[in-house]
Amino acid sequence: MTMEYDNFFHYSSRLLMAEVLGDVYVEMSKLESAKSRFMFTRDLLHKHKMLIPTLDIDIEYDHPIMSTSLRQNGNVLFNAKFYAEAAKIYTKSLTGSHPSTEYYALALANRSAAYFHMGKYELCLKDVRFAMCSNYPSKLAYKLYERAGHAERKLDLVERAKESYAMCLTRLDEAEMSAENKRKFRAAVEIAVSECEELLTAERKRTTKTHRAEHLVGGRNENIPALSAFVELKMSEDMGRGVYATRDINPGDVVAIDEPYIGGPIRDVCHYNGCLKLEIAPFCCPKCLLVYYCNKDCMDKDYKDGHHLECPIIYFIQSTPGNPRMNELAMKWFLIDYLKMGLKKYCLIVDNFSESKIDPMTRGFDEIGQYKSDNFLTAYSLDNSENKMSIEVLFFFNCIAVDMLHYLILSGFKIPNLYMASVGASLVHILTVLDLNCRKLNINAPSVSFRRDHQLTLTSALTLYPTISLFNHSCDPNIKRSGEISDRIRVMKAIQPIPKGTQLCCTYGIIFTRHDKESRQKLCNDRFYFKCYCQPCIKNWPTFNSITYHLYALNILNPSMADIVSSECLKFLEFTKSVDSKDHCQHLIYLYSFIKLLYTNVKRPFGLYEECLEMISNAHSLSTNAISVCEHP
Ligand SMILES: C[S@@+](CC[C@H](N)C(=O)[O-])C[C@H]1O[C@@H](n2cnc3c(N)ncnc32)[C@H](O)[C@@H]1O
Repeated sequence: MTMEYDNFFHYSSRLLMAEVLGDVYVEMSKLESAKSRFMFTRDLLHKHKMLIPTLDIDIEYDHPIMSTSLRQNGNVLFNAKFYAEAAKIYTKSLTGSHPSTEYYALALANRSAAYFHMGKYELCLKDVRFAMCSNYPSKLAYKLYERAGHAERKLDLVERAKESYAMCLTRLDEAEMSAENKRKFRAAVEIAVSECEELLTAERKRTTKTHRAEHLVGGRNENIPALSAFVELKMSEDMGRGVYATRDINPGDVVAIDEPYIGGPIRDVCHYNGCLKLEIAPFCCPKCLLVYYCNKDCMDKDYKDGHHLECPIIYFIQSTPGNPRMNELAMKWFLIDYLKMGLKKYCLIVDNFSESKIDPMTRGFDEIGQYKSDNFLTAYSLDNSENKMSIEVLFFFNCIAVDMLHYLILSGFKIPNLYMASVGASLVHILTVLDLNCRKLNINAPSVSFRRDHQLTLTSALTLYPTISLFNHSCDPNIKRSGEISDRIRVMKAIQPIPKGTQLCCTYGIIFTRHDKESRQKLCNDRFYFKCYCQPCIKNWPTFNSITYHLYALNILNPSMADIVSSECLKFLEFTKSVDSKDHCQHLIYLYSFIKLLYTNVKRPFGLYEECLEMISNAHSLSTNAISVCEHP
């Protein structure tokens, strides 16, 4: 299974206790259609009273006085610099107060300060954001923005820090403090703003050469507009469909520019599918208090796009077992398309899809032969995990879909019996498409290094890119995410030379230099249900630590080039010693030429080739600014 599933035994343990689980699996495996499996699961959960009777949630909150006194105890610990202990007490205070109250917002704000002092800047920012969306006193808002700015600076999110400081200065007018203190405070924040500006100017100077408009190499592909004109879709026995070069492609060439069909925030991303802007989204849905937007317009648009149906049940969807965020995304996907098409048309389309036998090469193409990422059937017909998963996992997915539909019905969503099976089966299908294809959108924090240093990334959203999902995996990828157009548009660039006829592959998060063949095969099988047929796996390439670095052991393919290759390798060694880890974007041209030289003359794997590749990959990550995508879901 590709996602980590929480609470996998949520449904089966009850049936195990009733001693019927074995029979359930036997019965289920006899059912051939997705609709009959869904209805079988639904009847079963009804029969064993496993569906909740109402959507009422009865959370008992303690008295606010208790919450306040806990917060005050926390403050004592905070003032004594026992930050971790203080954070614990603030958490207790939080559980005792209702989320819409001032006590709650104050406890969050205090905890954010404790997290800041503990160096837990991401947690600090999360609390700041929630406090801003709760009932935090206006007169203190400047403090939160100042803290957000400091935390963002620590995380190298300088642009955002500057915005937070600017907000801090705006909100300072509401602060209750003496004019003298206000003047001093303003001066200190203004210094922070100008420091941010200096950093941003320096960063811009460093990256001007690489920050240019991104264009697909050779222009748009005629049939798959999100891909370059220099590629085509072809079938292979080992990997199914895949994308192949029809001309030589060079490192740095843009091969795909794709938009997500659907995206769901995890943190700091606007919830509206048409936006997904990465920032502290300060507008909170006033009803569910669970989703955030960057502005009121996005909130209104999202409400129309389906949030009005999702709002009463989102709390329950976020509590489903498995991967609640993926389940939430599946519900969002269904609601958007249900509202676009209406139930009848939606069911007709999904039924036709499941009954028809489509040629794998034309899957996802519309009636005029176009493969477009904003088309429902393109996304719906992506490779999915449904036929690959065990009966236990398939049953689990069906149970989740039953629960999701049940919540909708309890909230008043009308669904005639006639359409029940189609909608349920489509939800299972959507879940399995997401399971195999959706990717984590990550924020890099702190700054990316071009060395193999630890890179801390925070997952900000789950996204489904239909065209990028056509790329197969290789443990030695020749393309990678790079560059930026906006927070939701994703650019893929070549990182190695890709001669005509070669397949373009990204990595699903598994790289030969870091994992040996056995663990790579296991990861591919456990997470994605396939046996990996990439070159490093077929040829059993060693991991980074066992790769040769010695020039005398170099396996030169073209002996007449031996001297040139050796001297260029020595130059590269000098380069790696001298280059500033922040400046490597400027050196990409050199890295591209070195990798091209090695590609044509040296048999891999070879240490300097892999090092150069790593530097290119990391430079490409860096040019995506604060965002990077972890290829594996
Ligand atoms: C995201 S899809 C890629 C496109 C897919 N090949 C298609 O036909 O639509 C992932 C699926 O492609 C296949 N695949 C991708 N990389 C592979 C590899 N290295 N070896 C074998 N199969 C692979 C597996 O079936 C996997 O589940």
